[in-house]
Amino acid sequence: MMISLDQVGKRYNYDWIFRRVTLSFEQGGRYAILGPNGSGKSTLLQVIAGAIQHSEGTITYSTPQETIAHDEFFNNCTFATPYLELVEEFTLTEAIHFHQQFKSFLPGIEPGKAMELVGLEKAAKKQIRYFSSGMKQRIKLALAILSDVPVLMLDEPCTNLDAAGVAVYQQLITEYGGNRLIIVSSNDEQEYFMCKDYIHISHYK
Ligand SMILES: Nc1ncnc2c1ncn2[C@@H]1O[C@H](COP(=O)(O)OP(=O)(O)OP(=O)(O)O)[C@@H](O)[C@H]1O
Repeated sequence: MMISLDQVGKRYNYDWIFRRVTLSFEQGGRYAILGPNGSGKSTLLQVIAGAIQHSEGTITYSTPQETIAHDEFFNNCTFATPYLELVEEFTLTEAIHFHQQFKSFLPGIEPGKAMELVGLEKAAKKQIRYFSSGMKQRIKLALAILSDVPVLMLDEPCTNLDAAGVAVYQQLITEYGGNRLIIVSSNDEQEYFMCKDYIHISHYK
């Protein structure tokens, strides 16, 4: 999967959040979107994912064989963000089964294994509403990183994680990142430890 942005901009009312973003994201690449609070990192990540509409410019999704339609791209991508909520009424087991109706896990990953990888195997039957914020973040990371899709979008992936949680995140990326395209929006080096390409949002003001 390759994602190309050509002169892309986003504005809210009269405020341009960023303009003239021309970038290519390639299969297997690791990209970090960097900048201070409120600079537009999350907005750019959501624009790249097609989750919010850009105001100008063109975004193209493609594989070596074909161009992917915008309304098909979400099938190729998972998103982990602090602002997307889990369904609180589900148990962890139900949350995983629900997710798998839309995105299956990587080969060899069963629900039990996914829980174990993020240290939540003892919480399989607990309702999400009783999970701590760090436990919820571990679930979001497992659902995103272990899904069998070519593109991972991670917005502040270590939000609410303790040191052990950060180690779990880094282990998941290292072990299961594979040849996928990963884009991280972050202020924290621990979150973008694997990235070689840095996009400074301040360059696009
Ligand atoms: N729906 C919206 N309507 C109006 N302004 C918005 C909207 N969403 C975001 N903004 C504004 O866009 C700017 C960029 O926000 P964004 O959340 O992308 O920043 P960020 O760099 O991810 O910040 P942080 O590091 O704090 O998460 C902010 O000024 C924010 O107030």
